[in-house]
Amino acid sequence: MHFDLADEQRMVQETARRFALEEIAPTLAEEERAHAFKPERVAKMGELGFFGCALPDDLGGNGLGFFESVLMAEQVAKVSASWRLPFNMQNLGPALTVAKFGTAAQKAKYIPGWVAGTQLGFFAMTEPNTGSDVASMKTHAIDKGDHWEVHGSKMWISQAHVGHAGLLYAYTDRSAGNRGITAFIIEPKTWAGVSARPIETKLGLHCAPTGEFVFDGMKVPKENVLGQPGEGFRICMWQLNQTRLGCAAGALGVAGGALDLAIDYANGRTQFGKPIAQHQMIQAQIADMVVEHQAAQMLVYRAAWLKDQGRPSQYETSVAKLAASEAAVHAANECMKIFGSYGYSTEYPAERFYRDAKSLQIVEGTSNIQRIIISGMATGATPNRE
Ligand SMILES: CC(C)(COP(=O)(O)OP(=O)(O)OC[C@H]1O[C@@H](n2cnc3c(N)ncnc32)[C@H](O)[C@@H]1OP(=O)(O)O)[C@@H](O)C(=O)NCCC(=O)NCCSC(=O)CCS(=O)O
Repeated sequence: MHFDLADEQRMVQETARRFALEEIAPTLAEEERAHAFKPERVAKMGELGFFGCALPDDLGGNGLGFFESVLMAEQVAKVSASWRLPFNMQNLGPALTVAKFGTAAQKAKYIPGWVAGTQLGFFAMTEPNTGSDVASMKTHAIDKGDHWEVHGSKMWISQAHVGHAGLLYAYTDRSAGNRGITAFIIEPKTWAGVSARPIETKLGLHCAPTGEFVFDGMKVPKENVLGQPGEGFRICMWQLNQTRLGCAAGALGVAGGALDLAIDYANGRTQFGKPIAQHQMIQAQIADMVVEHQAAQMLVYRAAWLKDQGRPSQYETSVAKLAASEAAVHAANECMKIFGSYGYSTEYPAERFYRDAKSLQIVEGTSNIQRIIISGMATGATPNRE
């Protein structure tokens, strides 16, 4: 075991760091206020190779793995948690899942656009009344012979209303329980029977578009079933195990960003005749943030490494997501406290880190869902899976 990054990994990390500082940071405050999303920036990220990780060469893979994807997502999230989302929506979610379960035709049709960042992706499982309990979804597809007809709705879907093509999970046979859920690849911008609209009431992640879908008889060609009918729940669980790593990397970035910000401020702000970094209580806050950030970093990197080895990683991914999300919220909270009144002001980034961090305890399996997965595997009740 060694803890050094290889030269190429340092280069990848530096590319993402520079991209975030040069292309996102300068206009971020203004874009946050306007809730602005820039699709051209996703394409730029695609051009830089951000979305080709963990894919075979013939499907647009760039020879890098999950580990490098984490390094990049972490650097981007240090500056903006919103702009970490495309790593999941373009690569770890739709592209990887179609690469694993798709037909040759599906791979050829959809993966290049997601990897290039020119076709915006998404994955739709959550509904107004279905969050943690995926199998309780109501959206269903009726077999019409030469196509499927979808009815229902999905909510809290990143890139829904801007998305070109993505994954949809729906029941095709309710009597079969979770074995009656099927995965589809859908194209909501061009197909009839589907509408999408933005959700503008989020606390944070203001530059990451979130929306909902309403399906009113959307026709899905038979060739757009991903995997086999009835395989959708397992595909969904597999997909979440990949995308949760992206969330964990994002959380790591937020924890690191909040820590750097807090240290910088504590060194520059003087009270009682000395920089507040020289006051013991501030030192204790910073020390706790450092420890939690470094522990989370090791856990996230380990989960990524296991995936690159093709080894089961669901256990380690949930451990990483839980630890990193909690570390991010704690770091952002401590950062706000160290900033004092300025931490409570929207003119400084501390409050944004906090608003964004809270999402990471919820998305792609709440912290409690991660605890269910971890305890199930720790006690031997469930096996660790890919
Ligand atoms: C709560 C859960 C963790 C577990 O639910 P269940 O208890 O219902 O399921 P299990 O018994 O564990 O498994 C059922 C079945 O699935 C197979 N499985 C499980 N994991 C995998 C895997 N990684 N790969 C393949 N197969 C897997 C398992 O073997 C069982 O099969 P058999 O019966 O043995 O054949 C789960 O429901 C859960 O994770 N819930 C949380 C859902 C969640 O994260 N929702 C958020 C979605 S993200 C979102 O909506 C917004 C994101 S965005 O930004 O757009």
